Amino acid sequence: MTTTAPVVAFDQVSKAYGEVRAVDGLTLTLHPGETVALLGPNGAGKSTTLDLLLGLKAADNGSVGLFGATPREAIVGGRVGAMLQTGGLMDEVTVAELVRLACDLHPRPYRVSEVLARAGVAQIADRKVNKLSGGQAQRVRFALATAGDSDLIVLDEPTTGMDVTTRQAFWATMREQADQGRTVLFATHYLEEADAVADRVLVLHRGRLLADGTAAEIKAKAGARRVSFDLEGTIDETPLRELPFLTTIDVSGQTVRIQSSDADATVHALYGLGLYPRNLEVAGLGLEQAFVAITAAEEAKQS
Ligand SMILES: Nc1ncnc2c1ncn2[C@@H]1O[C@H](COP(=O)(O)OP(=O)(O)OP(=O)(O)O)[C@@H](O)[C@H]1O
Repeated sequence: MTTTAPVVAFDQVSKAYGEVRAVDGLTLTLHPGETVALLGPNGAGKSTTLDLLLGLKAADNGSVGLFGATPREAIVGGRVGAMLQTGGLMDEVTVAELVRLACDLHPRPYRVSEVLARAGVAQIADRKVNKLSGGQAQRVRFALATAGDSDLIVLDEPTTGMDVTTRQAFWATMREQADQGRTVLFATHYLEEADAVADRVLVLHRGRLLADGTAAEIKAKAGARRVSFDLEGTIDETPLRELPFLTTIDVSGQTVRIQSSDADATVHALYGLGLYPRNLEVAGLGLEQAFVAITAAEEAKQS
C-alpha cells in the first residue's frame, strides 16, 4: 500500500449501450482507506461503472486508472479483489478447492484456512459449490475477493440474498478490511447500508454523479426537514396546506407530519395561524428520503 497515485481515477468516462448512456461523463477519485458506497436505483449505471473500473468493459470515452496504472495492470498485480453480482462459481468443486485456486492465483495470498474463516464459510468448506444457498454463495464470492492482500476491494451488491445476521457479520468483516487501510467500494441500493457502513456516498443516477459526500452531507444537500406535531380538536387541513415552504403533508388522527424546505419559517407561520402545536419535532431527512428528493429534483430538471 505504498502509492501516491489515487486508488481509482475516472476522468470523463462514458459508456453507452446503443441509445442507453449507462455511464455519462463520470469523473471520480477514490483515496486509500475510504469506504465508499455507490448508490443508485436499478439501471443507474452502478454495475457498468464497476465493470469499467475492473477493465471488464472498455470506455467509449475518457480514462480509467487504478493506482496510476491500467485496470488490467492493477488486477494482474493483485491490487484488486472483486466480488461481482453475476460471478458464476464453478460447479463440481468444493468451497475449499475454489478458495485454494483463488489463493494460488493471487501474488500475495492469505492461507486458505484464514480466508475460509474470515468469510464465515469454514463449516461448509467441503460442500460442492453448486449446493449452496444464495447467501452462502455470496460469502464464497466474498472469500474469493479477499483471498490475498489487495489494496482495493470492489463489491457489487454484496449482501443480496444474505439474512440480517449474515449481513451484519459481513459488514463487520468488511470494516476490519477498511481499518487495515484498504479501500472498499461497494454498489448498493440499500440506503441503510450506505448510511451505516460508508464514509463516503456517491449517488449515481442515469450514469451521472448527482452527489458525492458523507451520508450527512447528502442529507443536507436534499435540504428539506421533517416537522411533526399534534393538534387538538378537528384538524382543518386547508390553512395547513398553505404554510410556506411546505413540500408534503400527511394528517393522521391528531398528528400532522410535513416536509418543509425551510422548517423555521414553516413553524413560525404555524404559530401565526393561531394554532398550538404540541409534541413539536423537527428532524433532518433520512438518507432514503434525501436520495428520493435528490433524484426527483434531477428528474424534474430533465423533463
Ligand atoms: N449489456 C448491456 N446491453 C444493453 N444495455 C445494458 C447492458 N448492460 C446494462 N445496460 C443498461 O445500462 C443501464 C445501466 O445498467 P447497470 O447494470 O450498469 O445499472 P445498475 O445501476 O447496476 O442497475 P442494477 O441495480 O439494476 O444492477 C441500464 O439502463 C441497463 O439496462
